[in-house]
Amino acid sequence: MVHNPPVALTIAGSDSGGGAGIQADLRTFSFHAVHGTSALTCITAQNTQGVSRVDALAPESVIAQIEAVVSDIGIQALKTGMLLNQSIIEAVAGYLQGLESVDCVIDPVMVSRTGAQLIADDAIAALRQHLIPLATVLTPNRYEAQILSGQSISTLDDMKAAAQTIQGLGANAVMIKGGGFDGELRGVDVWYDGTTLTQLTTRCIDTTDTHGTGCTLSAAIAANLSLGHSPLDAAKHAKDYVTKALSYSLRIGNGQGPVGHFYPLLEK
Ligand SMILES: Nc1ncnc2c1ncn2[C@@H]1O[C@H](COP(=O)(O)OP(=O)(O)O)[C@@H](O)[C@H]1O
Ligand SMILES: Cc1ncc(COP(=O)(O)O)c(N)n1
Repeated sequence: MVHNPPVALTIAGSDSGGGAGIQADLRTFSFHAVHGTSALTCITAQNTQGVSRVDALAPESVIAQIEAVVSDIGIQALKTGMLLNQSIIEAVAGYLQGLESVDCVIDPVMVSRTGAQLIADDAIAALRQHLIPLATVLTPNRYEAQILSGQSISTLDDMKAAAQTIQGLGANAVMIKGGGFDGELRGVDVWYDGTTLTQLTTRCIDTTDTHGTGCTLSAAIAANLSLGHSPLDAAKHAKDYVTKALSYSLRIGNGQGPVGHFYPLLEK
């Protein structure tokens, strides 16, 4: 039987522990029956306790990987994750500007759940200036949203105000993620696309094994966009996938375990 699946691309870093980064993204694509392709930006030595080393790839190497995929296989959607430094961000943004009809999910990865800084200081300005205007959907967490908006965020109203400020930077839609809150806001996300301001709420999962939630969410949005869903529907489906994966999160390692991407295999 001839099978012609949607194709998605992740432009992100490798997580040796397998919970976040490229490893989380490719697994998420697979569990949406979307063919996953990848362009590595850097290699992290990482486990459930933190990041001990980061090795960057040359910007030319990142672009060559993207070009190899785009020129032959073709993609319907992509996500960016840990882009690490200014030169990689500028090179990627320059390439993406020339791509037509590809939905871009930009996860502005800056700080990991374990508190490790995942991006150089000078890279934040490049991200804001060059990449955010290309976003079909931009997915900052609480801390990234504070940096990008310049506003402190502790309430739902703060999230809504920041979403509007950040959307004004040029993103088509912004989804501020609530995993970094305590109490009832934990797991509540806010969506703003210039017209619709809404909150996306699922049940809160009581676990500390949340490594890879942000990567998984952005990859799942890209997968759902490649399947033809609208941005808001893609975000809703993706949130559902992350919530279920969180409810099957993995108790491995001595720190924060990853979400269980393969829960559909366990549910049967
Ligand atoms: N304990 C939880 N229960 C339910 N949803 C959660 C929980 N923690 C995170 N999420 C959801 O996971 C997604 C990723 O959010 P977040 O963890 O804030 O991102 P990041 O990993 O980038 O910090 C969001 O949809 C968020 O609401
Ligand atoms: C290579 C890499 N990319 C991204 C993250 C962020 O992970 P999270 O999804 O938990 O915010 C990470 N820890 N490592």
